[in-house]
Amino acid sequence: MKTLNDFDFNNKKALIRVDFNVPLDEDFKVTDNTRIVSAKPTIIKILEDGGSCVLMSHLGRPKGVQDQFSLKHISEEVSNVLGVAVKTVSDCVGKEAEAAVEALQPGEVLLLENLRFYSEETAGDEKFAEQLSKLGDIYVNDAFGTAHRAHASTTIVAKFFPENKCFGYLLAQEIESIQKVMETGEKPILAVLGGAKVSSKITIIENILDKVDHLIIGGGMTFTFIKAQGGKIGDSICEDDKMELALEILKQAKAKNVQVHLPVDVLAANAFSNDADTKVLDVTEIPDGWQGLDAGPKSIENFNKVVLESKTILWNGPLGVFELPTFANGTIALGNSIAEATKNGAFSLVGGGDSVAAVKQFGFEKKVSYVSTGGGAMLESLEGKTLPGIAAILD
Ligand SMILES: Nc1ncnc2c1ncn2[C@@H]1O[C@H](COP(=O)(O)OP(=O)(O)OP(=O)(O)O)[C@@H](O)[C@H]1O
Ligand SMILES: O=C(O)[C@H](O)COP(=O)(O)O
Repeated sequence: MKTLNDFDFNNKKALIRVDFNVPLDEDFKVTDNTRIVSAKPTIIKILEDGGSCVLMSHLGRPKGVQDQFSLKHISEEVSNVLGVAVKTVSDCVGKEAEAAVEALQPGEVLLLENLRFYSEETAGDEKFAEQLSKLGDIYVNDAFGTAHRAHASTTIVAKFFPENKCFGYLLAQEIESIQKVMETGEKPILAVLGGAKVSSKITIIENILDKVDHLIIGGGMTFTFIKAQGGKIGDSICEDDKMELALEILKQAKAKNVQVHLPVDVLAANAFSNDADTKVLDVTEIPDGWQGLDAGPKSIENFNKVVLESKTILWNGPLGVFELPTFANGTIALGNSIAEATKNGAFSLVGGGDSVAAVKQFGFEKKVSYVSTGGGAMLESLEGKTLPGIAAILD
């Protein structure tokens, strides 16, 4: 398999699938440009080789052509991040797009219009992929965030470039980070899984039980495990139909020699509100009318010890309702512990939508080893799935 560095892009046009599905405010200004910044090294390498870049992406989930999802809204931000003028075109296939690519000179960047203005994109339509394939000499996939979608631009198009396809630097780095945790990680390996529900994490838990030495379970998931073991959880969030599964997971963990760490205490509240009355309670002794919304001080201390003893750390999902400042302490404390472990030489990977949001909000982004740009793509990777966008390049 060829890497980006195996290609000389001099006088070549690179067709690059990026994931510029970035958040916009009501004035269509980009509010988080991480995904654009992350794609920059690949684009710059190609321009420095003397090539040109044809960037293709989706934005949102439009139904047909909808102006609010036009990529023209982000072209200025892309240009600012790259430090290069960015040309735009009002289509992503067909005569107009082809003419714009034809006119592109070495050192220039063209941003195509939103791929999802065509339903053929998400349908993985082969003819549409073939039309896209006319827009470049070499296909580069750097869209990790969309690598779990078998869409025309992420997967199908690769077959039209049998010899001329590769991952961009970002996608290669994402794959390497996951491998560092799931395959080559230095022991002891720890996974911290938080977030709201057990049901959305089951496959991940089952997959990682074969890889990790320690598993911290926190956040809303906690209470399904505690109730299943006979604890009183009051009004805390719980999935009753997953209690048997929770017990099964604990059994499997024991059989596989994985140490599971659950909170022993919680910060409970008498309402789901930042201004609610709060008290620290034993996690198995929460009375009706109260709900656990964050890890308690003893739990935080226990988790800190496990984190500091680990050499490889995966973090997915917050430890509490971090969006409300009253219940953000557990998540902040965990971030601090992971930052300290990282400083001491551990490898730490943060992935998943809400944990990445928490890491950014509390300023841990530069203090962990790697923050993934993928939400769903990261979760599916942790479930052990081979992502179609990755498989299409490896093929
Ligand atoms: N004790 C709790 N009670 C209720 N909700 C909680 C609790 N702890 C955490 N949460 C909520 O869980 C949500 C995050 O859950 P989710 O499973 O989506 O996390 P994630 O894995 O980081 O994100 P994603 O699934 O998007 O990758 C947050 O909105 C947070 O408020
Ligand atoms: O933001 C994401 O997770 C990716 O861009 C994929 O978007 P999608 O869930 O609409 O396919």
